[in-house]
Amino acid sequence: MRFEQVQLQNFKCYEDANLRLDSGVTVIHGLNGGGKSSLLEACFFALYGSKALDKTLDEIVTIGAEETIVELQFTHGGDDYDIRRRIRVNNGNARTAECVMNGPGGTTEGATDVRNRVVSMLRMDTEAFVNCAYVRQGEVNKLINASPAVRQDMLDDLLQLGKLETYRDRASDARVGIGRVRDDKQGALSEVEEQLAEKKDKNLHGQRNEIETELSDIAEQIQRYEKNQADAKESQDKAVEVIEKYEQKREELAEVEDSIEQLRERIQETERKREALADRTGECQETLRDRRQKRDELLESVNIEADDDDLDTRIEARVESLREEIDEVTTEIRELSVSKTEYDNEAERLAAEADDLESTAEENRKQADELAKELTDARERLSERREKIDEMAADIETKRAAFADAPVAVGAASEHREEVAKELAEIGKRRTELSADLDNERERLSEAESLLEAGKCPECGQSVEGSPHVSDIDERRARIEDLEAELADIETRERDREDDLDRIKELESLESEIESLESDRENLAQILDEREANIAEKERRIEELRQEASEAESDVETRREEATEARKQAKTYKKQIAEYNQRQADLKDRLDSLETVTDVLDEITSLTEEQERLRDQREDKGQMNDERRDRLGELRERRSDLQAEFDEERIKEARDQKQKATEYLEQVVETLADLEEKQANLQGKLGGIEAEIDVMAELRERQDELSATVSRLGSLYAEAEQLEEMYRTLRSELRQQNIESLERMLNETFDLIYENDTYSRLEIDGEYRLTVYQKDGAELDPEQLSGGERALFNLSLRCAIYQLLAEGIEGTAPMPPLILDEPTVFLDSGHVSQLVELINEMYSLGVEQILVVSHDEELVSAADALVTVKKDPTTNRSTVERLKNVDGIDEELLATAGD
Ligand SMILES: Nc1ncnc2c1ncn2[C@@H]1O[C@H](COP(=O)(O)OP(=O)(O)OP(=O)(O)O)[C@@H](O)[C@H]1O
Ligand SMILES: [Zn+2]
Repeated sequence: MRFEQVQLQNFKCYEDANLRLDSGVTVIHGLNGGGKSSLLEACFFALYGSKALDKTLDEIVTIGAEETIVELQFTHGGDDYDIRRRIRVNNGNARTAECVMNGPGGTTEGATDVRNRVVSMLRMDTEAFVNCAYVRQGEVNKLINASPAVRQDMLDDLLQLGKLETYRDRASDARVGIGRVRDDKQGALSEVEEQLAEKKDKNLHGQRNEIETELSDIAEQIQRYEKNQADAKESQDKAVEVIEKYEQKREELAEVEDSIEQLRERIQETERKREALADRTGECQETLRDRRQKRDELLESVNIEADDDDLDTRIEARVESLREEIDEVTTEIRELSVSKTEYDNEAERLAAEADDLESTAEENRKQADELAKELTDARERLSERREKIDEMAADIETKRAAFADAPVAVGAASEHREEVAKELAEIGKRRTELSADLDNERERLSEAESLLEAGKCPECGQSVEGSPHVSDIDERRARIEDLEAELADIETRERDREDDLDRIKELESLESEIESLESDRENLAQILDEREANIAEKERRIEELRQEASEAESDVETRREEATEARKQAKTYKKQIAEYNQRQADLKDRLDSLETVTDVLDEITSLTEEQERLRDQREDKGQMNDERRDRLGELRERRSDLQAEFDEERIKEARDQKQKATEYLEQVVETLADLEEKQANLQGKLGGIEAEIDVMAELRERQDELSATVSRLGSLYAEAEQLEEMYRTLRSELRQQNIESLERMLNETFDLIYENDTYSRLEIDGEYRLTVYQKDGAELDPEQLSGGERALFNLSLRCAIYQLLAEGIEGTAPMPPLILDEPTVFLDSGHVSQLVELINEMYSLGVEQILVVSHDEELVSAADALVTVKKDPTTNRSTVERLKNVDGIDEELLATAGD
């Protein structure tokens, strides 16, 4: 097998890397942390997926990236294969999004299926690969440290001895299975045998015969009792028949006696009713006599012959004529009443009229008197008013006279007062001006006089001498005098005017008094005129009222006379009405009598009818009783017949017979029940025994079958045992062969690379335990070796395994690339040369491809190809570079490499 090419995207420190690999030895080198181990891991991961990782999938995804792709192309047995895995990170979880393997066998998809295909192709699982082909950094001793059992499993698997173990296991499983079935069957067989023995002990057939004899005995007894039972039943039935007949007769006799009693009672009852009917007939007779007498009396009172001949018709005619007469009288009374009422009303009306007229006259006179009195008062008040008007006129004249010597006429005072007031205001203003001027002049003068007294000019304050202003003082004094004169004059005028104003104000008030007096006088005069007209009207009215009163008084007389006349008429009618009423009452009495007669006649008829009916009823009942008496006779005869038929002796006999039979029947039922119970019990037992006999037969059959099966299973078990043993021997034989070869090869290889001769030989025993022997014969555990020795031992062991694989397996040996990550760590330089030799040896053994991570110069120079890994310190991303020609290796590059 050979890796051809590995391509990485976002795998750990690689962003995008592509490395082609050749056969032969490839050394990968570079600085620490550059990504060398990661390259090898990528190849391992491509083959085995997540199983190849120590941790989880996300450790391989470049930090911060979403997706990692790893692709590996390789050849195996001359065919090309490739595997592609794509890992996606989602929400911090990485999972395989794609996993495809292509090759001659077709395409396989899915992580599990791809891994299974790789495992079966390489005949190595992850663990085996790590143990055999891939020596991871620091794990050089893994194989030595593993326990012998693990080592054994691994080596057996590699050499395909595992299969034999599987076959042996299967044979063992089959043997155990068969053994279990055989034991089960054996158990079942013993159980059946036990049951059979038990059954035999019971003597089932003897028991069956005994029960059968007993059963036939019981059947005979039952038959006998049943016959006796039938006889007893018959005798009981007969007795019962006799008793029933006797009972029937007794019942009939009781019924007959009952009927006789009832019939007698009914006859008596009916007789009582007949007597009552006879009594009632007598009563009717009495009443009839009474009613006939009454009828005769009434007829006599209305003068009708008591002759039966068409009495009804005659009475009817009389009633008719009486009714007519009553109607006539009633009409007459009604008419008379109407007339009477009319006169009564007339009289009343007239009297009322007379009263009305009388009161009207009285009222009128009273009103006239009152008016006359009012009139006197009014006249008096009128003359008083006239005097008042005269007084007013005189007053007005007096007031007008005051204007005679006044400056204004009546009515002009207001206007004049305004003129005077205006003049007075102007005078006032002038006076104020004058007195202000005067004060002014006087002040100037006194100022000038005091300046002059001080010898200074009063005008300019200069020295008096030669001042042009001194002469002015005199002028000023003259002007003051003028002003004083004018002021006195104007003050006099002002006083006069003020007096005028006072007088005019007085006139003004007089003027308004005159005005109001005149209007009062006019009003009063008008009122008086109206009053006078009123007085005339009243006088006329009084005259009228008195006239009307005397007219009414004369009418009153006439009305009273007429009323008396009307009352007289009404009285006459009343008398006539009384007469008619009397007549009407007489007629009604007669009509009543006639109606009573009709009633009495009806009564007589109904009484006669009733009498007849009563007689009929009485007769019917008599006849009915006659019939009943006949029936009574018959019943009495039947009674004596029945009484004669009874035979007490016979009945007693029948009763005894019945009792005996009944007692016997009760007994026999019990006996029979006992017998039947016994019978049922025995039959149950018999059934049980027969069932057991059947079971016994079945058990015998089963016993035969089971013993046949058990012996067959026994021989099968022996065969399986043999098979298992065969696989075991085969494997241990084969393993022994392998171990021998492996031990030989290990010794050869170890001798080759370990130049020291401290150790005589290495040993691998049947359980793959490893032992190292020193020259002096002492034994050592490989773990006790030094670090370097252990590394060499381990490499030798791996090499030996590879050799064994190459020789020992038919067909295509898996031979995966040998991958060594830092194998030189524990080796001194001499041994590195031996390692190189070992690698060459491996190559010649058929390991096509060897990948080594190392810094060792010797190893580098022995390489067929060199791969340089570099990491960009700024991006932390690594790149790989493959140098085709090892001879051209840059010396400087080698110098910087150092781990
Ligand atoms: N998921 C990841 N994303 C990015 N970088 C990673 C991731 N996992 C590991 N690395 C880095 O990848 C680098 C490669 O480590 P690796 O073990 O391959 O280096 P090396 O060359 O074998 O070193 P040494 O010579 O010390 O063994 C390390 O520096 C590590 O920090
Ligand atoms: Zn490393």
